[in-house]
Amino acid sequence: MPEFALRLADVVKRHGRQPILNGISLDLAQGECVGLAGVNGAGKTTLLKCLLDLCSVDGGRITLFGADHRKPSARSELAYLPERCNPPACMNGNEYLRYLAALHGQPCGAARRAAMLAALELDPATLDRPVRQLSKGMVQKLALAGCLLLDKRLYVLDEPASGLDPQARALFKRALRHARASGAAVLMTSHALADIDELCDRIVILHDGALRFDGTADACRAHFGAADLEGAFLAAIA
Ligand SMILES: Nc1ncnc2c1ncn2[C@@H]1O[C@H](COP(=O)(O)OP(=O)(O)OP(=O)(O)O)[C@@H](O)[C@H]1O
Repeated sequence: MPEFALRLADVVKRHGRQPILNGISLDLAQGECVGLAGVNGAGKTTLLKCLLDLCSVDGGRITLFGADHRKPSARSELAYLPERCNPPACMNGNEYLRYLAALHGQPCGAARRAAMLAALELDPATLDRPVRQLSKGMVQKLALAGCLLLDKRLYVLDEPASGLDPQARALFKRALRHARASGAAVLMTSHALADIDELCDRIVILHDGALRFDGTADACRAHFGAADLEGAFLAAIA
């Protein structure tokens, strides 16, 4: 069993002539939770798209559980929540959850689904409504439930708490802790540094195409001589 769920070695990505990632190296051990932070446009989503092979890389190597990320089988242990998840508008919530499970060849067990819906306080009646009738936050909860219900060893979450109300954020954190308790690794992007501080083993700060910091939140505060993570983040990108 490979030690790392994910390894990026010297990854380079350009959009046209614009350099986005200039030789990024990053490891995610099995069972570890890493929070990726950076200003708007820093390249967080691009990094996730690279490892998902949704866009090509211009240099370096990415492995998932020891296998080249371009092999579809390498991604079979991975669940991805995109930044803007748009379930097909023609489906209702139940159909979407069943569809996702079927795509991944997994059972959509009623008991597990009921537990996840309860964990996110998603009213089962909501799932009978067409997705197009749901609010932004309800769609985000549905997308999160669909992603976390998949039984995977690696969850890649792009701003998972975006659009959630304070109660739903708390519930999301509980659901994520539950997924982690099963031994899964998590790579998540977030602009909420407090969430990274609370949920993640490490914070990784991406800026100007480079990693400005990779370590625990405590180490980040100490390294930049800051009282809080916000101060440390601002120092890291200065
Ligand atoms: N398909 C594309 N073609 C050209 N440039 C792109 C493309 N996708 C992203 N970019 C550029 O790459 C840079 C990084 O974008 P990316 O979406 O990865 O940033 P981000 O860190 O996720 O930002 P945010 O926090 O706003 O979501 C930006 O300058 C963006 O304009």
